[in-house]
Amino acid sequence: MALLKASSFPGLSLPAENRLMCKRSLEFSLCRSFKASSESAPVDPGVQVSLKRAVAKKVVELIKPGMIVGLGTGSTASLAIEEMGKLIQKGKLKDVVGVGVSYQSRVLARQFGVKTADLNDVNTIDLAFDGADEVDSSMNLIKGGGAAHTMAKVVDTMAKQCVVIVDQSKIVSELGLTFPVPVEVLPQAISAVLRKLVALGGVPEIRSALRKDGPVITDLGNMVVDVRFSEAIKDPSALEKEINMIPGVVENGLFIGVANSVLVATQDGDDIQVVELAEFVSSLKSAKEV
Ligand SMILES: O=C[C@H](O)[C@H](O)[C@H](O)COP(=O)(O)O
Repeated sequence: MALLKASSFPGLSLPAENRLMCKRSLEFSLCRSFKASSESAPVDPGVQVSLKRAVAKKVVELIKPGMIVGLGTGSTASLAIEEMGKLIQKGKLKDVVGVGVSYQSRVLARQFGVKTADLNDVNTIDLAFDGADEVDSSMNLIKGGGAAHTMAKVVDTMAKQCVVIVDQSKIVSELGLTFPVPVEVLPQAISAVLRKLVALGGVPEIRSALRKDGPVITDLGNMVVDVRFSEAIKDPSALEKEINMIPGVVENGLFIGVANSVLVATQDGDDIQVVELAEFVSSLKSAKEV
């Protein structure tokens, strides 16, 4: 499948410093297993599913009867929707309503027997759970691997409590080294936005669809540009704002100060545990000191 090259747009030649990054960028495949590298030990793909299931089971324990729940998207959040459905079916969780951040999460909710509401029909979200592509030790995130970060940001920031659920492969010391920043862009403005992203020092790549020629089109009808930077993101909060200031950008995948807590599923030998991010980070530090 031919990749959509940002450089085929008018006036978009990458400066030398950005160009250094091109090779890495073109090598970036949209395969979700790309996210494997992290600060902690690599996770075997078979074990990773068990870790995701463990953290999914843990987060649904926080849901109380009568809550309006933001349903995140991606493989980890999907498992949590499934676990939530199981509790509802068993009669252990009554009168909960889910607000999906994506088409996928809404469909899964219906499939697993979770009642859903439109975001515009609720005035609050009691608790939102969601996955992430990268998490730093300050609970800042990169999201958007599933191209749903715009609605995720609306729902997650609206929630009284936003709980991020990840396996240990997602924890990084600095954002942006392993995962690019996804940016949702109005198709009519794609060329102008690409030039601005290059001016910010990025190497943008339009996300290509799988099993369909052409770009990924989001649930909201827009395109997604994955932007790599030559170094780790030193000031994620400033970059989040700078990208969103570009006319034509709908939203970017930097989630700064959105998460209230992060649950991390970890593996220690045959043992799987779910811990808070702070505990996980301190155990990593101790392990490095040994
Ligand atoms: O847009 C997608 C979301 O940000 C996902 O939560 C993120 O990509 C993590 O997905 P997964 O749990 O499949 O790794």
